Amino acid sequence: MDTLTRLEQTIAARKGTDPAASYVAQLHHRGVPVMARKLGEEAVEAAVAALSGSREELVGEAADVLFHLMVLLSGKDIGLAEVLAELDRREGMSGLDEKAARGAD
Ligand SMILES: N=c1c2ncn([C@@H]3O[C@H](COP(=O)(O)OP(=O)(O)OP(=O)(O)O)[C@@H](O)[C@H]3O)c2ncn1[C@@H]1O[C@H](COP(=O)(O)O)[C@@H](O)[C@H]1O
Repeated sequence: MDTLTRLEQTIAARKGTDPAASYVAQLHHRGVPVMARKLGEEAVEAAVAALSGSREELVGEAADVLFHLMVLLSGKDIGLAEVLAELDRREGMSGLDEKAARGAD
């Protein structure tokens, strides 16, 4: 089993468990708004690390982003498989075509 799938299972198993005993349980308890804020904060920290931090700092921040994204997906009852299926759907598509299909700038 790969790392993200194991993490997904751990995060799901923390739902409804004691927030005093687990950081993930705390996040489930605090809810989606806190999960979303944490992901936003970690994304900004990763961007700052990319611009002015060390390689090691960026690796750490990138791990935080993936962790908090996985928590938020769990909070919204979206499985990793659904996100991977979306990436699979885009495979072989030009990034520019995908952008045009979304009507993005
Ligand atoms: N990968 C992680 C992971 N990455 C980061 N973090 C925690 O995320 C927090 C982020 O740090 P911050 O300074 O932003 O958070 P904070 O300011 O302390 O807290 P808040 O802002 O959320 O109040 C830290 O407490 C880190 O320990 C993680 N906590 C848990 N995991 C995984 O989740 C599993 C379950 O963890 P528990 O639920 O704690 O057992 C662990 O075994 C790991 O595999």
